[in-house]
Amino acid sequence: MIRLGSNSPTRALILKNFGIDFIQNGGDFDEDSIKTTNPKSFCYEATKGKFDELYKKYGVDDMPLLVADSVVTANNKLLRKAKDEADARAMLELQSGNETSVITCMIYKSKEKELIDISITTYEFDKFDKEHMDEYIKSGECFGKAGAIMVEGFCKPYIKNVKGYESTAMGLCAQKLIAFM
Ligand SMILES: Nc1nc2c(ncn2[C@H]2C[C@H](O)[C@@H](COP(=O)(O)OP(=O)(O)OP(=O)(O)O)O2)c(=O)[nH]1
Repeated sequence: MIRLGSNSPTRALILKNFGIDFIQNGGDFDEDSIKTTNPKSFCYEATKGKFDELYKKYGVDDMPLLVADSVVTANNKLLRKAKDEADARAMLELQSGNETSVITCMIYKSKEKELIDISITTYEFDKFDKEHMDEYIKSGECFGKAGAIMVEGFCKPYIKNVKGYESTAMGLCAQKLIAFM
């Protein structure tokens, strides 16, 4: 059993799909406190901030702690979660017909060992269909997700090429976690 230090329904789904038993306790780390706009540095600092908060609160004596953060980058821009429909549209238009990378950092710590991992999955997307994109934005599914994308949902039909794990792109590199645990 591990503690998933996250509010993310997607991260919970990933652990469930990979058969990892967990309880879920999210934190309140303020990612707006991070100054860097370098995507990888931002992702690491967010993960470290989440870890420090939850390690202080729960420790790892009763079970290992897992936290993570994901950001998206396209044209070297840092894309976090969309604030509103206009933000989501701008993020999606930037990624339409473009190359997009999802960077996921995770920290796993048990009494015996610790993993800090930064994994990247890169997609080459076809141009997004405008009507489909409008529907997706209106559905609200674009919110709460880095870069406003859903690689297993909205983006799936547009994937021309992918390098890396889908789990990484969804928020937790499960394959590396399982290999390490
Ligand atoms: N379903 C889905 N979710 C995605 C995808 N890409 C990223 N996400 C989700 C995973 C995370 O919940 C969210 C990225 O935001 P954060 O890493 O800040 O995590 P979040 O604030 O959701 O939860 P946490 O900080 O762990 O409590 O986006 C995707 O392609 N599909």
